[in-house]
Amino acid sequence: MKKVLSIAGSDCSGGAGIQADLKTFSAHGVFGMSVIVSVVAENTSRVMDIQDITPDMIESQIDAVFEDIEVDAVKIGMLSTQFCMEAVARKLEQYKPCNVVIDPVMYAKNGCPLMDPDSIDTLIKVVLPYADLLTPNIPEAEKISNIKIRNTEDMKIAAKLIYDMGCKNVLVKGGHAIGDALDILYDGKEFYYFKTQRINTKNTHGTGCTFSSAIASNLAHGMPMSIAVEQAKKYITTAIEHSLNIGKGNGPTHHFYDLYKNGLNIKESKGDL
Ligand SMILES: Nc1ncnc2c1ncn2[C@@H]1O[C@H](COP(=O)(O)OP(=O)(O)O)[C@@H](O)[C@H]1O
Ligand SMILES: Cc1ncc(COP(=O)(O)OP(=O)(O)O)c(N)n1
Repeated sequence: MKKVLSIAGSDCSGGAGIQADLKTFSAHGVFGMSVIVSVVAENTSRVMDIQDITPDMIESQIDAVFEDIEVDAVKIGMLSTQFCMEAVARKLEQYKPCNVVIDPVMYAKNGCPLMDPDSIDTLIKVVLPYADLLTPNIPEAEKISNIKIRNTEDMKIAAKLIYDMGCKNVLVKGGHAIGDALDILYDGKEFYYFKTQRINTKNTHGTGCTFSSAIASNLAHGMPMSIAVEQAKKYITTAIEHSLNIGKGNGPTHHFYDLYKNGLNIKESKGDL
């Protein structure tokens, strides 16, 4: 069985963060593991409090996983401070895992900051170079590339600028745009376009976490990058279509194994299940 590690924050309401990642891993038939970087008291409407785990404890959790278990992919989500980022980067340097998908989480859907804005330079210089894939949404891509994104052409310019900062692939996600839900992958040579109709729902809590975890799972199964993204796009679209009207704010996406098995051709994966 393929084994995938999430290094991220905990969302006690279960829609985003580590909880969304582990549900996505299970739905993809991979064994999920988690290193908690921050505990977030949040729900579908708001973030109430954040408690960061100490850098030493983050490093110990990563050591505990890697000294014992072979890891086929790593998904990295919320890294709230420069100190969390440096701790994770030290361990990425030490263990050199393959298939590292980094979702540069900055804000929750309700606008609450999940990353100290002063850490952006550390994110770019210290963490980003470890990404086999970086998956910014439009506001995150604007912050990292330092340009305003108004249209598809701007998404491509931002992807190129971010690629030049040192990651191997960039996926600029269009969930925050208007019109079709278009995501653009850039691998340094070509652009790949992944487009679906926008689903008319407020229940999109955890879409970015789910999407990046689905990509990491597919990479662990042995899919090439563009296929891993294409299949994950089908997964997130179905998960949004079946999203749940839980809570008073933005409800969560829905994960279940049959959805993946029936909706996607898992045999395309070169890896074992
Ligand atoms: N209403 C929607 N309909 C269809 N796809 C969506 C919708 N909202 C987001 N997506 C898709 O969900 C994925 C996550 O994107 P996004 O919501 O931008 O990430 P984040 O949660 O990091 O802000 C992308 O594939 C995006 O295109
Ligand atoms: C603990 C935690 N991590 C990440 C997020 C952000 O999740 P994301 O999927 O990017 O989007 P929203 O859930 O904010 O819509 C989070 N909220 N909590």
